[in-house]
Amino acid sequence: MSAAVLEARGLQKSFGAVVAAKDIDVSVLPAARLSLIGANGAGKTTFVNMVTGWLKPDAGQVLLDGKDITGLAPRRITRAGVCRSFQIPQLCETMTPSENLLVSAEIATGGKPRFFRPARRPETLDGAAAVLARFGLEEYADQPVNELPGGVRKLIDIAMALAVRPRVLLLDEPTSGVASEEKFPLMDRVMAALEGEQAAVIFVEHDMDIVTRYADRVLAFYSGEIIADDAPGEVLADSAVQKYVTGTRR
Ligand SMILES: Nc1ncnc2c1ncn2[C@@H]1O[C@H](COP(=O)(O)OP(=O)(O)OP(=O)(O)O)[C@@H](O)[C@H]1O
Repeated sequence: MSAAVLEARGLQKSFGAVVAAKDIDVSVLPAARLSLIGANGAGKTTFVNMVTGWLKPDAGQVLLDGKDITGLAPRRITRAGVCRSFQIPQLCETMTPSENLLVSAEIATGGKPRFFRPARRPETLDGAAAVLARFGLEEYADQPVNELPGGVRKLIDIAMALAVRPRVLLLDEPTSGVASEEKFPLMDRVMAALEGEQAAVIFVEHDMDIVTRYADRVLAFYSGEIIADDAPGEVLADSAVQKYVTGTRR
């Protein structure tokens, strides 16, 4: 069996009386396509935030390739190889996709991200252009981000995370706020861009059609716990998941 790229061991997090993570254990293999599902408030984002350093767990460990990264600052975790996109894309609105990508590509090639001086190193420039091409975004390369449609902004946010060449890529609701007819094309582009990469992908998703089509494994969260962990078909057929997550059973 191959070694896990990411492991969460006994992660716990409470906010006052609310237990958002109750002893979470997860082991993720390289190149996994793992979806996190659960009703609002189930603990999915808390898990993502603990893995990416945005929240310090009260207890437990996060290991990347066996190394403890628990509680490191988000930028150090990014450099270590765990990157994320957000529910609402975090982009420099007045910059173009190319300029946004240059910041990520600079990090990927070991340089310092610079917002006010253009990147000049050839490997940075090539890296940014290559990532834009992989996502089929060349036509938008030179327009300010704030003039672009929602789906394209989502893709740029994900492209920025991928430009860092992560070992683990976490996508928080990649299709939220995207028109239903654009969801499949958006995910198709993301998965095509990831082809050939060994990055494990963990995505939070509320749309079960997307989960079924793009995940090879699903974790169902309920009240800070994982109540099912299996292939999509098995998880969606689980009676507790149907009761507490999908609402298809009373
Ligand atoms: N910073 C915070 N302060 C207080 N409570 C929080 C905080 N972050 C999360 N919570 C609470 O922890 C619980 C889990 O929240 P979390 O955001 O992880 O759920 P989620 O499954 O991601 O939900 P959603 O699908 O709505 O994004 C909820 O009860 C939420 O209100």
